[in-house]
Amino acid sequence: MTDQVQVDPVWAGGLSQRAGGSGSSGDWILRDCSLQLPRAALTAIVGPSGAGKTSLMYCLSGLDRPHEGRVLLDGTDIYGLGRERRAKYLRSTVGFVFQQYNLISYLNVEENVLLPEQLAGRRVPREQVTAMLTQFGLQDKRETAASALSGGEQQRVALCRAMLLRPSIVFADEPTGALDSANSQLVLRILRDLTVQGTTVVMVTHDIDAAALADRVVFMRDGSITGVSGRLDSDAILTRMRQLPVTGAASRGN
Ligand SMILES: Nc1ncnc2c1ncn2[C@@H]1O[C@H](COP(=O)(O)OP(=O)(O)OP(=O)(O)O)[C@@H](O)[C@H]1O
Repeated sequence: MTDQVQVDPVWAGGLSQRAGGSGSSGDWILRDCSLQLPRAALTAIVGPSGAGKTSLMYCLSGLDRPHEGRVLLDGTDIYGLGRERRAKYLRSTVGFVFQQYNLISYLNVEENVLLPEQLAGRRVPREQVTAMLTQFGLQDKRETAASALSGGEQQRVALCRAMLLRPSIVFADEPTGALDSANSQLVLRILRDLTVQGTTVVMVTHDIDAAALADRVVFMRDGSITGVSGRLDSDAILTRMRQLPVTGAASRGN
């Protein structure tokens, strides 16, 4: 019999970051941030503009090495890996979705979804692509150029691309930021469905209604995590955001 050790998919300890990246001597933009997130949950990171939400997500997801601190994804210390091994590990573990979709406008839906794998010299079975396009309601758009899609469709293509290799963790930076209400609902429903299937989803959002759908809400201000809660309704999230203490993140010596 083997012991099943339950590992948090996202664990961060003592993350601090300077403007301009880990090697820079810029101002502190993240200060001693620690958190652990449960598997198969939707987490929203909220806070005022400039609070450090995107910076935290970039450090958590391997896009930006922190000046100090550690990040474990599925139990692996990602910044303890060399650059190549980290890239390989992240490719198989993490998916990314951004506000601006990052699609190539003249490529069609299928080509956009497959692009990262093609650039990496890997083939994806056609049935797998078909299954993913169907899951995201894009089966009829397979050969449509990205430039001819609505914003909601483009974001679904970006989600499909992020999920193609079934990553266990998805990081989304303002995934509904450029969408109207109906398309926001659709994208949020897809993110929720992913958690039901076992994926851990972490999103940065200004959208309080989106945050109210999250299982966990991380509150930030001035580069610090000021609180973590379970599910809250929109009013409670707004109230907690207004009550956040000012922590003076930039006060530590430079
Ligand atoms: N590369 C950089 N160089 C200089 N300053 C930076 C850099 N990246 C971020 N900052 C600063 O760090 C702070 C946090 O930025 P960040 O984008 O993480 O905040 P945010 O909470 O995501 O903001 P928003 O909600 O407006 O997107 C801001 O004051 C920002 O100007």
